[in-house]
Amino acid sequence: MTQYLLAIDQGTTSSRAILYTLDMTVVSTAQEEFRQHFPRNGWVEHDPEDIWDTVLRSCRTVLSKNNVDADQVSTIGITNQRETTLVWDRHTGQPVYNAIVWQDRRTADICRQLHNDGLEDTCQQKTGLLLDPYFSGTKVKWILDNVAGARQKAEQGDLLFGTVDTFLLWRMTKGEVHATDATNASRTLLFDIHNQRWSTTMMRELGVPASMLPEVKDSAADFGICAAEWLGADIPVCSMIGDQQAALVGQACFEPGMLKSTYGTGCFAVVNTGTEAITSQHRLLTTVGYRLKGETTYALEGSIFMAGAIIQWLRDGLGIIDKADDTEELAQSIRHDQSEIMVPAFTGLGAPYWDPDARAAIFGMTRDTGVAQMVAAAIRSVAFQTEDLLQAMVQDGIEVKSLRVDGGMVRNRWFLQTLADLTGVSTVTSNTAETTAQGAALLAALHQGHFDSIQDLNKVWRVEEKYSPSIRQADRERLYQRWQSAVAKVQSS
Ligand SMILES: Nc1ncnc2c1ncn2[C@@H]1O[C@H](COP(=O)(O)OP(=O)(O)O)[C@@H](O)[C@H]1O
Ligand SMILES: O=P(O)(O)OC[C@H](O)CO
Repeated sequence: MTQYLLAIDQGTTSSRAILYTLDMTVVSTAQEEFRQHFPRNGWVEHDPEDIWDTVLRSCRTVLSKNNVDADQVSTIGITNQRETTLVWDRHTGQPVYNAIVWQDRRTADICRQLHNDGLEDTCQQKTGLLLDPYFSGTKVKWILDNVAGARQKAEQGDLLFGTVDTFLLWRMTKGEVHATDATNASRTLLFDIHNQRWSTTMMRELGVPASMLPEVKDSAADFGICAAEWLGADIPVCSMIGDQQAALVGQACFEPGMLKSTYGTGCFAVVNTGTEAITSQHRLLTTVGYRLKGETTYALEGSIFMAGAIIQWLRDGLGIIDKADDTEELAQSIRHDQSEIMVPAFTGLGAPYWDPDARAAIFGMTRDTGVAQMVAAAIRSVAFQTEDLLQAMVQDGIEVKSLRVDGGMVRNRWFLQTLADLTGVSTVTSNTAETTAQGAALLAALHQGHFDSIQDLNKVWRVEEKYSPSIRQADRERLYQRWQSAVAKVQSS
């Protein structure tokens, strides 16, 4: 009987299920978008039931459209949007509030207060992170402080916290298992990445009771059984890993210095630093790349909040394009030395600036500025932000030789060439569009012994396309200077 692997990729804007054969050939994909809730300026929420329903439906669809029975599925791997925070009742399984999404900025004041209390250094030393609303810890605190009765219930041990992986696992196992993996834990602001334990200091500072926190496992492990009620047969869940770390695995970045950059809603550049947790001097995040058999591989990460989301804004906010795919042709007519520079600080600036109060701007417009110029400026801004991250990495002592890229934006070849031009580094796409899901599937397969080692993925990873820098160094430097002076103008201090 043919056997399959099922990967679940629960992302910010959609849930996907990808079916693989045991040798990692993609059989088929099912995907469903779901609603984003913006209840106030800077707030972003998901309905937890939408997350669950779209995951379940995607899994059922990918099996049924290929006539695959659940008992032919050897294992499930889960990868997920990280930091997004859920709190639910241990007894009823009901969330006490919507999922607060990683993009949500409502806890900026809590972060400022913790900063004023002098917690910044402790936070960076223990968790590898910075005091920014991006991470889960202040979101949990907000829920406990603002949802009626939540704090009391949490202190009585009645509430559970989880990122999306943990919530899905809890539902799949029908409340049997409350667990996460080290990569997801490393994004919560509550996890000591050096000792690989929940940090009592951070729990105390954020007022989060230990009883709410999930068990932290390796990224490939026995996580529990997805009950037959959901897909038709009991299926073991053998991997859970945050989506950016899954892409690191899916892009076969197993050696120190290897970097992948994913361009979905946001952009996340992650570089493998081996068994050493490097503390950035340039406000990059130290994070867990993956943890296997108790051994932690660390990574440095630069996170940018707006990448493909800028294209969504052009489409849905301004209504000046019909679909994201139109942007490639529009931008092609624009030369690099044209004047518009967009700084997409719609929700502040992420790495390496971490300025939640910065706001977006477009500089250098003329009477010729039209839709094509706006589109080109939007796409270029993603490349400039990547260059910011690469420069920070170089200053932290990391040499980046090539960019392995993935995510929705890499369908745009003008973007890929612009990225190579503005960073001066070759841009490489791989033979699979779904590197994130591939990482989760590989880890689940590895755990079940279908692969001997993580290095086996090198057998399936191949270069698809390569874009080399095509502009002169002097032109690159001149353009980057214009970007930097534009950024300086939008910063809050
Ligand atoms: N041809 C394109 N050119 C530029 N951006 C694109 C293109 N196609 C999709 N995108 C952008 O890619 C993003 C979706 O990528 P995806 O990896 O699915 O995101 P996520 O995992 O964050 O939900 C959207 O923000 C969309 O605007
Ligand atoms: O869902 P994505 O692909 O936008 O990824 C979200 C990140 O994990 C947030 O840190």
